[in-house]
Amino acid sequence: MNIYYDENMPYAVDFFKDLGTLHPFAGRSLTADDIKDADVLLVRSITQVNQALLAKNTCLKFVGTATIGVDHIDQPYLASRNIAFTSSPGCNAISVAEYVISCLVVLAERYCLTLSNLTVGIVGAGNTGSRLSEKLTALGIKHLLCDPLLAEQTQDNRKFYSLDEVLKCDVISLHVPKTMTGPHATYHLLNQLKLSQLTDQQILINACRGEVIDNQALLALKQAGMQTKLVLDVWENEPNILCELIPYCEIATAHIAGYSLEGKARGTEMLYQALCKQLGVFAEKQLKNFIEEANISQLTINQPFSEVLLNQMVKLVYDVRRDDGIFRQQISSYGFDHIRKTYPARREFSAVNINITKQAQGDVWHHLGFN
Ligand SMILES: NC(=O)c1ccc[n+]([C@@H]2O[C@H](COP(=O)([O-])OP(=O)(O)OC[C@H]3O[C@@H](n4cnc5c(N)ncnc54)[C@H](O)[C@@H]3O)[C@@H](O)[C@H]2O)c1
Ligand SMILES: O=C(O)[C@H](O)[C@H](O)COP(=O)(O)O
Repeated sequence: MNIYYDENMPYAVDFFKDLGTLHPFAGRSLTADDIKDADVLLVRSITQVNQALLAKNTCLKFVGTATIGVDHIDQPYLASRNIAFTSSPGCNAISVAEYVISCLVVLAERYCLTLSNLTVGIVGAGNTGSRLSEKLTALGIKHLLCDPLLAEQTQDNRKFYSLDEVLKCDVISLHVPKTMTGPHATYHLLNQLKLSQLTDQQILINACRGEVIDNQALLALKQAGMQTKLVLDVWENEPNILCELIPYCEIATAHIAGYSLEGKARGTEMLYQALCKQLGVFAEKQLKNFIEEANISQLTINQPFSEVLLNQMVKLVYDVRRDDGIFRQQISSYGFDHIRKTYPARREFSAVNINITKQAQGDVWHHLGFN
């Protein structure tokens, strides 16, 4: 069995080597000729899986993406050819939530803001929005959820707000899929009209898909003096992004919010489990047996919770300014994809085991995700 997999998929060899012959590929440049004899195709978000890519293959049985987003997959086409498909829901949701927390900590420090005074609007309350909501709850930060699709479901008894209500929050964090059609399509959800309602004091974070914000409209508003603080991890038309937007961002990164080692590796593990199920074999391998210990794996907390301590703890594990710095330094000479491919190690809060002394008390750290 020929298993083709994206070279940017950690632990792929460990997981899949016993299931077939492995063929790594560069996700952006994969062609129909390259995968003529693939039985299994394992991609990440930069590979468009559609009729054109599969035109020369007649043996493909399984496609998997080690990502949450599925907007790069033509699912109706796969179904029409009876090719099984699986994605990796929630695999890097914690990573994105921790990216947002790191951004909040950095911006609070930069602008002397008290985090507990802010209200955060979460647009999209699925896996990622929910992980963020849990962390904000742990920190006592008020937040409002907007998710018209979940609001319609009676089994979800959380309180939901309209987009217009959520767009009035001090911080707006976007966590919706890219959808082009339907009553709740997210393409340019934040268009010129919505963007122009934002005030100079607000913070707008996009770590879902670039196309959810009209980037040209955003640039025009910024050039006209808009002071809303911007955090952009995702951009329209990646990898050929609108670089003129970068200087207007407080934090700018190369679509790496979900790039913790755990987040990426969980995607690989989820594909392994799905492929084993498809093949009818027992999934005996587990990520916890491969993943290495973090550089900082033990910490003692010996003072009560404070926002100063939070700032130190979060930055110790993941300081988003590192990724912002790399992005600004490298984007013009190396390009977007290179920054993503050479992403330096990053771990989730859960990779750190904390020992909380008597004076420190409280389990906010565990609720925040530390082990
Ligand atoms: N930057 C990154 O590295 C990164 C990492 C992971 C995911 N993502 C992106 O983030 C998206 C969300 O991730 P997730 O794990 O929460 O997905 P999810 O499918 O679990 O949740 C998405 C939620 O958005 C809601 N939604 C859809 N349309 C909406 C609208 N118009 N308004 C408000 N809510 C709407 C859905 O009902 C759903 O609950 C993914 O589809 C992916 O594109 C980006
Ligand atoms: O949808 C996702 O899971 C994320 O956007 C993911 O982090 C994208 O990473 P890529 O597949 O482009 O490496």
